[in-house]
Amino acid sequence: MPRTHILALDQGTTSSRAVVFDHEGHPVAVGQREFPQQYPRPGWVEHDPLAIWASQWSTAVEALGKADLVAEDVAAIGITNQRETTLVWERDSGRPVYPAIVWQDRRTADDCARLKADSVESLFTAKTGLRLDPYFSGTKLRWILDNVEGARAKAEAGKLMFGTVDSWLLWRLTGRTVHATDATNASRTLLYNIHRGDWDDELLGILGIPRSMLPEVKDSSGVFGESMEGIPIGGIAGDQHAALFGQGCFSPGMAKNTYGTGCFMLMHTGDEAVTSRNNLLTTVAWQIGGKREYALEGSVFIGGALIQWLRDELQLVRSAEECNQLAASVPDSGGMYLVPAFAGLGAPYWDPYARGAAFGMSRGTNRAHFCRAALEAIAYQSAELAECMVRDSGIDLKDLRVDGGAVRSDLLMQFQADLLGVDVVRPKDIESTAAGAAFLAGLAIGFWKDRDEIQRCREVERVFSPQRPGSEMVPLLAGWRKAVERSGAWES
Ligand SMILES: Nc1ncnc2c1ncn2[C@@H]1O[C@H](COP(=O)(O)OP(=O)(O)O)[C@@H](O)[C@H]1O
Ligand SMILES: O=P(O)(O)OC[C@H](O)CO
Repeated sequence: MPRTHILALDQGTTSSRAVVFDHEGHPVAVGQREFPQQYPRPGWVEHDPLAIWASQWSTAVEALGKADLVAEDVAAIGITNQRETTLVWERDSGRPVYPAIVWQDRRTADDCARLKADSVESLFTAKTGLRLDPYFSGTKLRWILDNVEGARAKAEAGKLMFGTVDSWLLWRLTGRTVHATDATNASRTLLYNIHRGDWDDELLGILGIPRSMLPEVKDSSGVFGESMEGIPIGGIAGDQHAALFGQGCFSPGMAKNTYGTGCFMLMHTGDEAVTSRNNLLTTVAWQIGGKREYALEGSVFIGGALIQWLRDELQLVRSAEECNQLAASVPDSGGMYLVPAFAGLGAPYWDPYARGAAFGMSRGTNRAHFCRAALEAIAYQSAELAECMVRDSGIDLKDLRVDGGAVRSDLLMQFQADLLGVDVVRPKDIESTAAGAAFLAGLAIGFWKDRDEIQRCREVERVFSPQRPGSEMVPLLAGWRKAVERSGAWES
């Protein structure tokens, strides 16, 4: 019997998902399970590695069950994951030595500040494309080695393994035999030289990380090993890179933006690792056949989460849909701007001391204006990322491909197109991340022939074309910048 489907495992920050895809690239069944978030101290965020594994495994069983398939129907598994989250476990027993330290965790802020004071940031940036920020894995891994009793000695004796979430899942799926990762996940660690394509001994030396605990870095599309059920694991990529692939952004200048809790915009820059002059990150788009392609990335920490804040904290609306209805009931925000710098600002400002603020309110400002200003804030933040990308790459954006939960908002999508002055393209299947992982895995085993065949699997649901002249948008953007400036450097 031919194997007819690909199983994508999408291990996200708040939930694990499994999606079964058919040969046309259609998602035929989904399993999803949330798992607990642990906040042991302010600014700390942890996950239980075993809960990650258990939830991911059960969603795979659920999705296959819903699709009425068994393991023998699955041609390959693709893994995609929340990135940067750091795990360390014992080589022999498989026991994690500490909970997973999640990408949002800020505990290593002082460590990063000390490294900056030692003037090594430019070295890290030149080699890794990243900044010295607690966001990335390197200082989290050092924290575990320095703070978990006995960890450093065990690591130096070769008894511990480090991995991002993909490595952890791969190691478990393969019956604890394969310790590997792909180049996209490696490129988020602060330890990987994105130009040479290898762990960097100089950076490992600065952070005091023994090389023996690092996974082998492989292609994003290629067979990593077999699951215990005999299914090849054919692809691995960090979730934003998988979404770029799933959106078919295969050539320089093509870009996608994922509107989830935060917003993550990536632009493919081809074989060239473009160094940003506008505070974006340089990252590996994917590595296939030993060849790395690169992307520029901008991350906005609060995107759709702003709508959740209106709903849960302010209780202005009961649902995201109601937020959209209210926003659409007014012609504009009435001059109001909402800057969601709840956790500081990400790219291009990187201001950890900015805080949330509302500006431009008058006696007539009502909750509809709040809703509209919130949706517009998501678009303003994304528009600024796009502008930086165009300046860095020297390539004009042709269109913007979008995915993630908040793209359901037509108002947001239209405002985004008006701000950018290019089409915003919403696909039928907004699960681009899982699709990307499935495509990478399917390519590796010949389930799909090439990228052209994958491109044909993409179906557009709606294109939002700019409707307002640029001259109308320029003063609005200027107002946004003024608001951001005034919310900056609030905490000290
Ligand atoms: N109709 C909508 N309008 C605006 N935002 C929405 C809408 N529906 C969902 N969202 C937002 O989308 C986000 C969830 O998207 P999702 O891609 O599932 O996020 P993540 O993968 O980061 O958990 C939430 O922050 C939610 O507020
Ligand atoms: O799990 P998500 O979708 O919130 O994505 C998290 C990103 O990979 C963090 O860099």
